[in-house]
Amino acid sequence: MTKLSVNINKLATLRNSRGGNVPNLITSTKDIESFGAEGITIHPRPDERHIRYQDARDLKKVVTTEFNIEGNPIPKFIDLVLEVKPTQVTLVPDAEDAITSNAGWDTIKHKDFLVDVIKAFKEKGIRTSIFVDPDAAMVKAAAETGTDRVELYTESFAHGFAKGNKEESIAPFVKAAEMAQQVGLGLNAGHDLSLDNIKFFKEHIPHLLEVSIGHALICESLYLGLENVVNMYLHRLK
Ligand SMILES: CC(=O)[C@@H](O)[C@H](O)COP(=O)(O)O
Ligand SMILES: NCC(=O)COP(=O)(O)O
Repeated sequence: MTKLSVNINKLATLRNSRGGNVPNLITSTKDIESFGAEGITIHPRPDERHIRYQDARDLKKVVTTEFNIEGNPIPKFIDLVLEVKPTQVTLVPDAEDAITSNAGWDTIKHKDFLVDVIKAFKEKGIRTSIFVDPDAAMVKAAAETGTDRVELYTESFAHGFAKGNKEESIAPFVKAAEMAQQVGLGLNAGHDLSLDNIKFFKEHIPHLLEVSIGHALICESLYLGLENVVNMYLHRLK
């Protein structure tokens, strides 16, 4: 069984664009959960361009499924996660000026740092996951940090899939997933997963515990909702 964790960063982007509180993240989160989602993911970035640190605190009070906070473990982020105590923290090595996450951890080079950070989170009962490229060596080394899970960075799969290179793009993920199984790590995945590619990914990656999906899911929701909403306006204008 693979859990769907909905990443609500894009709802916060929309909210922040007008300076008010629409869409309301609290109401949206409750609705998303009531529609069946099994988790809520947020990725507060240092510039708070979408999710604000205060959102993490406010959401913690209402999330009834699995709450996953992603981010680069800079001191400010570590403090926030230790305060909020989500179900899971996903460590992502993103640069401050990155448009979005664009690489996984080098778990060999940064092993000592990851060991320390993971220990601090696990002492507070927070499940840990490390964002990694689909590279069996990185998955293997992740196991030595004490982490519970890894999250496979699926951008290369999504792009290859869109170009029609399905088998070629899934192959490294199959190997990385096998390694995770071998070294006893739980397996998550995310980035650019969508209605188009999720079924193929799921069918080829056994033991997939969780996917976190944001950008495509919110774009698809807007697009698939357009006809309904346009007609609701037309009805009111009659
Ligand atoms: C780790 C990951 O792949 C996602 O969290 C992604 O980075 C979403 O972040 P943005 O919404 O800021 O692009
Ligand atoms: N961990 C990946 C995530 O939360 C969502 O990534 P995306 O679907 O916005 O690319």
